[in-house]
Amino acid sequence: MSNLIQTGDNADITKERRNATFDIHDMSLFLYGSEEILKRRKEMLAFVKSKPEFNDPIPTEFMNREQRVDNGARKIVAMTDNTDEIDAGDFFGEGMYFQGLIMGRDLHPMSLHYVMFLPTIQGQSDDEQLDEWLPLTISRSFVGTYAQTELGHGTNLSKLETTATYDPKAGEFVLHSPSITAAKWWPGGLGKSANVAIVVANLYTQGECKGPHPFFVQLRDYDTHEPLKGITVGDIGPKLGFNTSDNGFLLFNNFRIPRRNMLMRYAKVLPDGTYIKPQHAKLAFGTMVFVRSIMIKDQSTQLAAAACIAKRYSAIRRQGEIKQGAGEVQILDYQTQQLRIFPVMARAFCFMFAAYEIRDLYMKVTEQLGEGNTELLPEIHALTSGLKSVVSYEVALGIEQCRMACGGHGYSQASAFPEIYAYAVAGCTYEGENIVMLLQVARFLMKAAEEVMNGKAKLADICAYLAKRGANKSRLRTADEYRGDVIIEDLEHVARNQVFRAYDSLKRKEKEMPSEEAWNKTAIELCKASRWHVRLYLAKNFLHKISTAKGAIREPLENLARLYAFDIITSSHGEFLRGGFMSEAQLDELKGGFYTLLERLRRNAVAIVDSWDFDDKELHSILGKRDGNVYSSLLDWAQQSQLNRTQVLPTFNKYLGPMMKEGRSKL
Ligand SMILES: CCCCCCCC/C=C\CCCCCCCCCCCCCCCC(=O)SCCNC(=O)CCNC(=O)[C@H](O)C(C)(C)COP(=O)(O)OP(=O)(O)OC[C@H]1O[C@@H](n2cnc3c(N)ncnc32)[C@H](O)[C@@H]1OP(=O)(O)O
Ligand SMILES: Cc1cc2nc3c(=O)[nH]c(=O)nc-3n(C[C@H](O)[C@H](O)[C@H](O)COP(=O)(O)OP(=O)(O)OC[C@H]3O[C@@H](n4cnc5c(N)ncnc54)[C@H](O)[C@@H]3O)c2cc1C
Repeated sequence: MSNLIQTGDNADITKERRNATFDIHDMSLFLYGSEEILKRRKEMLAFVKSKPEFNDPIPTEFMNREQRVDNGARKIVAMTDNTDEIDAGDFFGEGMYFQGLIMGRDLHPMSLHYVMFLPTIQGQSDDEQLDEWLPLTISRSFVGTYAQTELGHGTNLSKLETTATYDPKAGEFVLHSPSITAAKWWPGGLGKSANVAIVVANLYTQGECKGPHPFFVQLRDYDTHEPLKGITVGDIGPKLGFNTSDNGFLLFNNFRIPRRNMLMRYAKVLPDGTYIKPQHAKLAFGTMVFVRSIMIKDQSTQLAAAACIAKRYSAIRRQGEIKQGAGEVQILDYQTQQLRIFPVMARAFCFMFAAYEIRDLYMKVTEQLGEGNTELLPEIHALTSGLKSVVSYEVALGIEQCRMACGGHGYSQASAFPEIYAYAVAGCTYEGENIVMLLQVARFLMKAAEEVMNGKAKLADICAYLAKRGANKSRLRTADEYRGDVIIEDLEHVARNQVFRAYDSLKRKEKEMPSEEAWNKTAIELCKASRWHVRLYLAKNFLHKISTAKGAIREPLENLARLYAFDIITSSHGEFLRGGFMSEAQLDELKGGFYTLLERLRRNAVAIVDSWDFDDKELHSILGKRDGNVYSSLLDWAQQSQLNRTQVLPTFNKYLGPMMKEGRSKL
């Protein structure tokens, strides 16, 4: 319990750690899953700290764009020179941690190479192509990206304008961008770093369009790095975040590639132009499903980092008095502060546990696909789409809430909140805009509802609640007894009602107008149904997971899981009051229970975030420093500002000085 306490630490934060009721190592173990994982984290951290080449010459916040891109390229080469440190079998577990320690919260020139190009090569190439491209990808013989989105189209893949037209005489595809809006736009690393790409283009063969397919395309000369003839490529400029990444644009002018550059594990084009269909129409979208699944862990880690910073800072910050004359209190003692931060922490745990589940399901689906079984594809598509949307949205709101909870210092880049927010909020957009992804979940739910209505419900486990006949009154008696199954029953009730309300509304409208129009006019209710479905999944998984905890960590975990559920219910209470399912008295009881949970969590507030095992190097936040010595560090940090290199800036002599002189001379 005392392993985070060191001499010289801030007294308030030390007191917090001493007061904890559990050993943070036990909690870390529960969170990360095994001693081996914790040990490996320590080893990787020690390794990264031992290598000066992984350090930034100045804090990245003080760098301009060119310096960031340069520093990012330097570090990613140094990092990938040292990948022996990562267990290749746990690439996206250890890989994510290792990368975070070195690269920080940013993309870099090779992000897309690892996150999408490599998985696409692995997942979409046939054996012969794999033999050719995989070693080159792993050995970093080229730098790849994933170029799908266009200036005019991102979400609606069927309307991508880039064409790949097969020419059987030459045995080649001709890639072409027929308009400005056909320009590929956004791909990470495309602007200046990548020399190859997986390009997603609409395939034409024998005069017919066969929809979007992936192609391996060389973009630049391997030696000179100049763009090849027929290729126009460049950087799209600065963004809200991710400014170490050169997201790019790309246009093709009748650019030819060999037939075998189409990735042919699933769909194929034979030399004469005959098209062989894949087993499932959406297998080519597999890399997106993969990234949506790994995003959940990344997003929950960002949220936990935000909560960690906010809690540690709230433990050392003293402002105002609760009892007149008793001295200024730690701001963590204010109930309103607890309301802002504790539910965020609860969500971080909840999302992390969901990330483990989705990783396991993804692995199962991959195994089945290898055996030619596509049965689970709709389920994993719906689940990853839904989790990606709900989690990234909640994460963005939670980070912002933590930032505001830290007052003025939260607005400084020294807090790391701007960086965390800019990094995480992108997840609401990339890999499928969130609303569009929720509507994908709704398609899945409407099919399930239809099956229930037709009485032939053979539903996926995650929708089994739709076929249940639940009670029409909540069994909630006292907040203290409101746990596990009773909470789940109530969430199921609300989710089921919303799914069927959306279903009924859709069916009614379909009688009056074409089904696509009816869909659009029901879209708000459909998205609501998807959100409740996902929240239910998250809560069930959270409550189930914590029921396996043993010893002193059990109580704080139960408090967190119940806080998560109470928060959902009290902040959407209208849904629970509907039709008299809950009474106002029950709701008041629940609100009281929510406040009690905040009080109970107060004592362990700092220990709970400590258990995420963030080192200062990873957290990269002055406000969130482990030792709590925030004020002296803030002063040190500010002194590194470029503006402090000289006492008098040229702007004084150019503008402000003459202005003031003139002002004085007129008096
Ligand atoms: C060895 C060296 C070691 C080096 C070490 C390196 C270490 C580094 C390691 C690790 C680092 C890891 C860090 C991880 C950090 C986490 C991630 C952070 C980084 C992120 C980087 C950013 C990347 C961003 C990239 C992109 O954004 S790429 C572009 C993404 N674009 C989209 O997502 C587009 C969204 N649109 C769509 O998906 C589709 O168009 C649509 C909306 C789904 C609609 O499709 P369509 O029109 O075709 O279909 P519908 O008509 O709507 O539906 C028809 C039916 O098909 C079903 N469907 C649709 N999609 C799928 C699918 N994917 N799977 C299955 N089924 C699908 C749909 O449901 C319909 O079914 P039906 O039954 O109802 O008919
Ligand atoms: C940081 C970042 C990195 C990226 N990296 C890559 C990359 O490496 N490679 C790549 O190919 N792409 C990349 N992208 C692009 C990204 O995948 C797309 O921006 C994303 O898929 C959303 O598509 P869009 O921009 O076309 O949004 P749009 O679809 O135009 O969305 C705009 C609005 O329209 C709404 N809308 C659209 N369609 C519907 C519908 N059917 N029903 C209801 N509402 C709808 C959306 O909800 C949203 O509110 C990146 C984007 C970002 C921000």
